Amino acid sequence: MSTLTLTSPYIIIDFDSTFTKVEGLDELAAIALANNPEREKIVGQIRNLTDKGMSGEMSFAEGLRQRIDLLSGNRSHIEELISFLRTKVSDSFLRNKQFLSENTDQIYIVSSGFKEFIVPVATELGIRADHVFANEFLFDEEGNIVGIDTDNVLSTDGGKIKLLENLKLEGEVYVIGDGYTDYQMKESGLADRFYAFTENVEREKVVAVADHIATSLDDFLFDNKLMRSQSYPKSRIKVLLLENVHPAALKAFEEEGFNVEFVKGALDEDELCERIKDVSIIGIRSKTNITKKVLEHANKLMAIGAFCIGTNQIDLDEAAKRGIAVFNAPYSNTRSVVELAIGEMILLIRNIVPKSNMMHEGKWDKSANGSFEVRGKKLGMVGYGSIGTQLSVVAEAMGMEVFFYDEIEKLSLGNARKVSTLDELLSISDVISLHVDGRKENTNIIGKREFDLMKDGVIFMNLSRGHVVDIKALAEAIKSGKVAGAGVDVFPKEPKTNKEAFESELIGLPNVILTPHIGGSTEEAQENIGHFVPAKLLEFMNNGSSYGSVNFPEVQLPKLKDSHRLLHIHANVPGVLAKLNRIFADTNVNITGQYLKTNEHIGYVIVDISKKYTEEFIQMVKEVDGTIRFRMLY
Ligand SMILES: NC(=O)c1ccc[n+]([C@@H]2O[C@H](COP(=O)([O-])OP(=O)(O)OC[C@H]3O[C@@H](n4cnc5c(N)ncnc54)[C@H](O)[C@@H]3O)[C@@H](O)[C@H]2O)c1
Ligand SMILES: O=C(O)CC[C@@H](O)C(=O)O
Repeated sequence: MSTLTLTSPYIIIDFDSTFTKVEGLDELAAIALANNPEREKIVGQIRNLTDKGMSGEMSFAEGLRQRIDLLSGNRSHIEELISFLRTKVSDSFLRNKQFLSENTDQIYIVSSGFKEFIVPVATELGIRADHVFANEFLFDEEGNIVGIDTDNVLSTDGGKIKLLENLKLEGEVYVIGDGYTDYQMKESGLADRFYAFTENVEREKVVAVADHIATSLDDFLFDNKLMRSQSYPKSRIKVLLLENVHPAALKAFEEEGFNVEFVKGALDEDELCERIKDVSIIGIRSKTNITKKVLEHANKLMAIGAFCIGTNQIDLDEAAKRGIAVFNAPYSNTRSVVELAIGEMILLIRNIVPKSNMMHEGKWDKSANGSFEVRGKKLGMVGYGSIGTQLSVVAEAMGMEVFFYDEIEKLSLGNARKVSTLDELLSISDVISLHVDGRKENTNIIGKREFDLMKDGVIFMNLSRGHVVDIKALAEAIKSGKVAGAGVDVFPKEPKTNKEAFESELIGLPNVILTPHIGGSTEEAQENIGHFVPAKLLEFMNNGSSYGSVNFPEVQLPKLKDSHRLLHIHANVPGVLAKLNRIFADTNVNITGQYLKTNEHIGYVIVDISKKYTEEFIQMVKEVDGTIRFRMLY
């Protein structure tokens, strides 16, 4: 938490949909009407009245009266509501409990909701009970809600204005709320500023009249240079998630308070150039290409998450030169690819695909011709990395003889045997499976010459990257019978969304299994990725740790404790650290920890410093020659 404090203004906070994520009265109705067959309808009517009242479309007092009539609540329902509301306090209010309790004399809740449920929830975060101004219910002897206290000014139209008038606050008064009645306090001249609070709901009519928007309480505190939990409000940081990544990712970023946009498909270069301009974190899978041109438009981008294994779709060097860290999820879907490869090789070597197709046409062809076991056959793998090694172990367990060719020296697992050339591997194998990475140099490593080297009747599989195989040559090899069966999951040109058509020379060829790049698409793998990649990105954003990055100097940092952390990314030229240290010495800034890592493009310096520094010091750090990016965490 920062120690920056100024003289705090009076802060008037709305409760429903601002202090909490929900409307208390709507939730009370949902509880009270739990056993009512008309529940959905009545709760809908109540929500409708709430919305109309909040956006100024109907008299607030009239709306409130109608809502109470529809409610049929009693005291026991209020108890249940309080427990529920405790779980629905807005994230940014929870994060800033310290600010709320340390500035309790300056803060008021002014709400058209009800004290009976507001006081127990708000006081837990440090709000004074006598600073909660809200309506009160009237109960009958059985504890049923029969009306509201009409002597309370908040039950009347313009109630919040009258209340504020009565408070006679001297000094600056700022109002934070999501409703039109909150804005009216500013309109009346009694408040100096109105912040439309949009963390939970964004009411067009309210946002239109607001002089400020607060996307979270941190945003409000940042705007007013007040003590807050986040050095820079996360609600101002935009995260763009493409290609339908697992919802766990959306949840992870939203829970941290980021402003997240979720898109189902991929975007092409031009669309991306436009959309990426205000984005700080982007999440993609294999179909979005982050090219140099895209990066040239990405002025705010700090990190890229590849929600997959492959990162060939990203210009990694260009990203590094711009101080943008890239993370992926190695191993996350390795097992899924291996299982598909095993399944496919069995189906292909048994010639199952044409047999199954014939059955669908009503034809019965019971024969063993052209059907073999995998046991005792030679599996040849090109690429012996994460997938290759795991496939080798499973294939051996099924009695296959495993051979591999890898460009770099690799020790074999189990009885797998290394061969020294690709040509040798191709010429000895009964089943060939490609598991190389997708670097550009691997384009068309398997073409006509390579198919000619293979055994007649070979089974061929590519679940790595599409551009690795010359598809035309594969189609010819299948037609000529050289390849007796093929399993292809990846293609040189793949549709960007499920709506686009798929085109390929392989369509309609016999004993060919075509799958839409789903080798890694299992629920298990996608969920793991949906947790893993956001965790890496959040560590980088919140703590500066770059451990696991595929293009950044890797640093695993301790958690930030009672100090501020300066993250400085610079071109890898000599002398930057010395220049930074000179600034620390000249400005008397005390260093409590320092880390430096470099790679061929950039240097990454992390310095933990005591909290006493000046704006001038920050400016000097930013101006060090070679600085690419600089940020401060606390
Ligand atoms: N189909 C899918 O859904 C899916 C899912 C996951 C991964 N993949 C792809 O599978 C491939 C393998 O993934 P991985 O995790 O095992 O990668 P990896 O980086 O662990 O292994 C790749 C191996 O290939 C070797 N290699 C690279 N080029 C070579 C060449 N020309 N000749 C011989 N060896 C070469 C490397 O040295 C390395 O050992 C990648 O292209 C990845 O993108 C596809
Ligand atoms: O999910 C994807 O789009 C890609 C899956 C796979 O090719 C990977 O690289 O992990």
